[in-house]
Amino acid sequence: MSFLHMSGISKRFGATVALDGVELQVERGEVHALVGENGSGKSTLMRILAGAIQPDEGTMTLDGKPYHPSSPMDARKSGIAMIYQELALCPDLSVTENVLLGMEDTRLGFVRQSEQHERVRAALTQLGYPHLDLNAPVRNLPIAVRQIVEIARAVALGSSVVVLDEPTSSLTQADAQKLFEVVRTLKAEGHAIIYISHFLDEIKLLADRLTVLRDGNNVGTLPAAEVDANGIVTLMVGRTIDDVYPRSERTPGLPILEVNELMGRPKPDEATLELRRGEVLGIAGLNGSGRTELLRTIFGLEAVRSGKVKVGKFEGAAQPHQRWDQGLGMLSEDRKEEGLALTMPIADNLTLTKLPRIISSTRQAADTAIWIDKMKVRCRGPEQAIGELSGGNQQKVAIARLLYHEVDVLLLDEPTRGIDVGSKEQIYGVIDALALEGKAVLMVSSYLPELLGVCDRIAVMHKGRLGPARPVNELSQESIMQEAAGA
Ligand SMILES: Nc1ncnc2c1ncn2[C@@H]1O[C@H](COP(=O)(O)OP(=O)(O)OP(=O)(O)O)[C@@H](O)[C@H]1O
Repeated sequence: MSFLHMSGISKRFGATVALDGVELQVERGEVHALVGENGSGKSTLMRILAGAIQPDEGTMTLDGKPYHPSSPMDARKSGIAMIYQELALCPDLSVTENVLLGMEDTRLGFVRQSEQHERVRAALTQLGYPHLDLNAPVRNLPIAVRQIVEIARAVALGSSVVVLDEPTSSLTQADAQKLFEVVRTLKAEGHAIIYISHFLDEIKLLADRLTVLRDGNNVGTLPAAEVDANGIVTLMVGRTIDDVYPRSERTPGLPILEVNELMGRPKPDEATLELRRGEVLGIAGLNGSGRTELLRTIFGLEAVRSGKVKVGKFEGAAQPHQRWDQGLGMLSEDRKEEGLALTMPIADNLTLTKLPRIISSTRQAADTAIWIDKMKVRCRGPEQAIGELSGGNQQKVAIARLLYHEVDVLLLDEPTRGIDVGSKEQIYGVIDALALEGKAVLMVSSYLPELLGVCDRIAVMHKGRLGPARPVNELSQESIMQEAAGA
């Protein structure tokens, strides 16, 4: 009998069948990848495991005993640790306080501070981070280290099953490598690890076995060594994908966005770039290098300290709504905070900023249906609240909104974060088509194969300064990483 066994798990949300009799078996000392297209049911299955929602049907056993958690707390006590993309740490508390959060009353009773530190230090040492400042507020730590703190919490709690939900989507390559080491350590120590990722190369690298979900069904569980990335894609989407990065022959036209010695508050310190019609320009760089701030300053979301932004014939600083009017649109990295209104229907989210040009509700529904189809958004229809969609499908609506507004220049911040391979291919196709139409794209991404595959030129940001844009055929992942690290 498997250490964790989820059997015949079904779950409906109204008319949506999210899971339809799913089987998942995970062993101790195993990294088990869970893959599937956006909306295939991965998060729902994990929320059931974590006690956040109850299945309509099915049973679970953990270590040979029946397991049916009534709440997330109950699941945690049973040894299930969830590490979500949006980390669940308290930013103002210290590392120690975060690791021990929720544990004092349940396991330790009254614990002296020195003992607490010891416990936390032991967990972090085990993970290869013996020197972390335990008193530092978590807010001051980079995202990669915060994630380690959260994993340390799982270790300190004695969790046997650790679920990592797209853990590398906000990490640089170097930080991802460190995380892989941590995952290997957890595995060596006998944890059962469930690893959700849209990056198939990671899965090939880390996983012992993988389970593929499609439309709420388990379409296969197999050893990772027995299947290559193309094989995984075929299982996921039911077809092969030959060329993920379509790129037509492009001829850049006139400049449409000119940025001159731009300084923002607090970043960038200096950025100069020229984007032409029909061109896709990529911005690479480490987290915190100022890439997002660059886009935000261009778009008018952050103040300009000095320098110039020229959009077409418009010169000078402007507010975001003026930028929209000038034909500049932005896809925010943080779709939940500033991209989408989660309680509102897809239709309103898609068409919202097109106001004040009022459109009829019939037209709105028809337009929305077109985009749902174009972007293959998995939903019940234009009226469904966006908060009910899977993460990847929400991102697709955010992109569709930008396209719907027919802007000339698109500023895209991590456009494919959390998006499955099939949908990524679609989005790359859309970017290519936009460039062919004479629109221009400025795109920030941490995923270098994507930048190299999609862009015409790439510029690297290092500590707030933007380097020169170079044609992609003069660049490689290694050369970009060196420049990003300031080597
Ligand atoms: N609270 C909810 N209300 C209505 N439908 C829901 C709810 N939660 C999930 N769903 C639906 O269940 C299906 C499965 O979604 P789920 O979030 O599990 O997918 P996923 O595989 O995790 O996708 P992604 O890769 O995009 O994160 C989707 O069709 C989604 O719209």
